[in-house]
Amino acid sequence: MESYSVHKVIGEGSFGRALLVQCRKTQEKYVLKEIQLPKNASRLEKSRREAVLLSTMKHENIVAFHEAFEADDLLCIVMEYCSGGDMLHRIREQKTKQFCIDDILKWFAQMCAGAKHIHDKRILHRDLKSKNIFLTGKGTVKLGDFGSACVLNCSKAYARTYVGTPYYVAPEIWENKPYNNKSDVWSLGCVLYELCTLRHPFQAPSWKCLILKVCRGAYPPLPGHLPHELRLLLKQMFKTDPRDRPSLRTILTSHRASRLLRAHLSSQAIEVEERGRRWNPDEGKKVLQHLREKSISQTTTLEDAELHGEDRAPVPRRRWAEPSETALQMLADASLLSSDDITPRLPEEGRRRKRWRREPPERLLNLLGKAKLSPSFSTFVIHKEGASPLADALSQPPGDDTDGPEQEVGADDDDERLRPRSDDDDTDFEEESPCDWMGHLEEVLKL
Ligand SMILES: Nc1ncnc2c1ncn2[C@@H]1O[C@H](COP(=O)(O)OP(=O)(O)OP(=O)(O)O)[C@@H](O)[C@H]1O
Repeated sequence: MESYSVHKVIGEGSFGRALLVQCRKTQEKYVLKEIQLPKNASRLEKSRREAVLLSTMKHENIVAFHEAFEADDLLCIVMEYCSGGDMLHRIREQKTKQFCIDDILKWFAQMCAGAKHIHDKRILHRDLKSKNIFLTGKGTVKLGDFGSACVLNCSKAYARTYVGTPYYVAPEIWENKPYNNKSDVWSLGCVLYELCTLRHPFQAPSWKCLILKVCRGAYPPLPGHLPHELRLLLKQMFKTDPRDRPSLRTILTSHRASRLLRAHLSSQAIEVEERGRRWNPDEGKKVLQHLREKSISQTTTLEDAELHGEDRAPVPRRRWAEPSETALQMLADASLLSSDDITPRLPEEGRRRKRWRREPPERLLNLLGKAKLSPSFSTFVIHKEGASPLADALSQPPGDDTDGPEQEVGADDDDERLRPRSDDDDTDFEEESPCDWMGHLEEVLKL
């Protein structure tokens, strides 16, 4: 920590603080995220392993990892500072003035390129939203916070991990189906819609209405002056069946909107061909073994945890030894890292297309009816059922007054030209052992 001076606390997330720091040696500014390390040994290992995973993401549209170290009971991740702030803030700054089409296409293309890079590694972001998408001083888009929901498994993060921010959550999640790469595509569709209209696509006066709107894929149409290809793309990104949504690869390479998007991308940003080898479980085991042995070494120096106040006793600090060149190389070669939580993997041959059964999210609506939810949609907080048992949640105002106009587009009422089609790319993947978050909620709520 002594390598950095702290400028200010820039925010507090569900996992800990984010600080703006400056490297004493290079004068470069960074964001340092402090994450409370779990006590449980296996979770601890997961947190470290997944932080190393973040370090393997190298793409011009992803917030760059700088270094990670442990101080006291904190995992500190130092990453690129995006001085342009987050996209939500940028959208709010516009008030009612619409973005020009070039900005929309450029930003959205860059988001897709960053997300495609993640998906190419068979990793799911799971929390794509305008607040997690950043702009550099030069106006380049960077996806941030990816994997952060996976880094920790603390119970506070649990519901959020599996539910996300309600405005951006795909229908399959409300239906307790596994999170998959197309769920990220849905969320990016929500961000695209926000860029085009400065509003959320799915808004409603209550949780119940919101969920039903999402599960019907019903949203107010995009303004007619936007390119037809973009409106078509959004319609397809909001297909209620994830199989009918285009993959990021399709969006950037063979969709009718690809040409518009690619015009705004550098050649490096699009990795058309998946490089590297496919997942090999033995390779993954070796990587993990290697990380366990080499990557995190105990340093003998005693250093001050500067951010925690001057009067605190010096604490031994474990430094991520670079995190071991060999380990990183092995990760890069493996092209996929094993993780129980976040790495969905299906052996190449055995990958089977799965069509999810469509059903109304009755279990969830029933659960919501019995739970008391925070009226805020921005954080998904569930309180234990108490004195007011009934469904405040189902009648609460959402705390956002920008509900769209009455007329809506249903993703499933396309004309012939827009008829749903399955994505041809065999790139679909999902969480392998998805967590039954609804069951967990039922348990917590003693329903
Ligand atoms: N790389 C970055 N560059 C600039 N600002 C950042 C960066 N990463 C995070 N921030 C800002 O720091 C603040 C805290 O971010 P953090 O990701 O810790 O939490 P959050 O996104 O507010 O909440 P949560 O992660 O729980 O959804 C936010 O205002 C965010 O915009």
